[in-house]
Amino acid sequence: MAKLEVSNGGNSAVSEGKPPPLPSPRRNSKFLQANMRILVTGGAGFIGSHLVDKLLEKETNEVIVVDNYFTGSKENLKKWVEHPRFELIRHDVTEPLLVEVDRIYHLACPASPIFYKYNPVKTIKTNVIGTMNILGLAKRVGARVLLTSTSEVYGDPLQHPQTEEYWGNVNPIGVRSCYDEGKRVAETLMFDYHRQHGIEIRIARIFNTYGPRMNIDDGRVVSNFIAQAIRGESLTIQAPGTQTRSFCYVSDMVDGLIKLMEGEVIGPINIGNPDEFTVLDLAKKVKDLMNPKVELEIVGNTPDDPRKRKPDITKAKQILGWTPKISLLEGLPLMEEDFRRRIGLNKN
Ligand SMILES: O=c1ccn([C@@H]2O[C@H](COP(=O)(O)OP(=O)(O)O[C@H]3OC[C@@H](O)[C@H](O)[C@H]3O)[C@@H](O)[C@H]2O)c(=O)[nH]1
Repeated sequence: MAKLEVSNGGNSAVSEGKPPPLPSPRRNSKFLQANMRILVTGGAGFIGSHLVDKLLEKETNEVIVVDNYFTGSKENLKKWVEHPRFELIRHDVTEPLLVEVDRIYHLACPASPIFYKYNPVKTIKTNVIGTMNILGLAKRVGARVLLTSTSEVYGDPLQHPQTEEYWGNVNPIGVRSCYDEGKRVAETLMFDYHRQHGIEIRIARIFNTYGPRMNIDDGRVVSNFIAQAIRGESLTIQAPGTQTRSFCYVSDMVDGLIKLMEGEVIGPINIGNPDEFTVLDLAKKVKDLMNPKVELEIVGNTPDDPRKRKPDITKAKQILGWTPKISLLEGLPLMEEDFRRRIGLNKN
């Protein structure tokens, strides 16, 4: 049984929880090695669709995606649509779902601040009711479930870099709370279902991630800067520009999620690239690489914007044997290529 890592203020307790619900008898079939059936909620989204690509590379995996297409798109999965080991369901996780699966990657939730703030009540319902529905499903079918939580559970952190033991500095009534408090409750539900019902859980705390297939008008900083550089518009640096983030390329993120799911440790575990940049540094890099003619423009910001963020990934390295491989300077051109193709402009 998996080890239980508990963030209890510094001591990493290891204990044995209640035994998990029995998996489907298919898993123990003597004569036929059944395929692994994997559900990916939010699988039509940016990280979700890359995860699906990776999972389907393995011939013994079958993947079911559920997505409500609020931010995800069928376009991201078009190469799999007719594939015999793939199934796509339009479904909103705030409604119950019954599918026979062995693994659940629970990603469903808008992740860009402008999208999760658009309908904050829906965002918190997705995190709370959606996660309860997914845990109920895991209990019913004996599946292991991985939640993609977020670095936003650390809020505007007073500890730097952030370790998993840090409890965070989060405003419960701010405009970001629907997302960061929502994900905190989702983590609580995961642990309560684990302790009370023995559900096999994994929790990843995802730090800022970028790469091809981000929505062009997603609103997050890397996609905004690249789209602006390609369109010849000013790069909008939200004041003061000295705030920091640490950017992880999407293929590294997906590798980390799969390692966590198939490993022995519950987490929570930070998955992110610890190379830290100010927003101003990032703007200068994008300008130099993609369009030296564009201006850098300082624009307004919201008061709740975290001033710094960088993961401590000691646990991911030691426990999962995971370390990010793609640097920002390697990843930005890969994303630029995808954005130029989709925006429909050539470099010159
Ligand atoms: O055009 C822009 C957009 C954003 N920014 C700044 O860039 C920084 C990063 O902003 P983003 O919107 O990309 O992402 P945030 O770090 O605020 O939130 C993200 O955190 C981690 C994940 O869970 C989510 O993807 C998302 O909530 C912020 O300081 C923001 O003010 C700009 O300077 N210009």
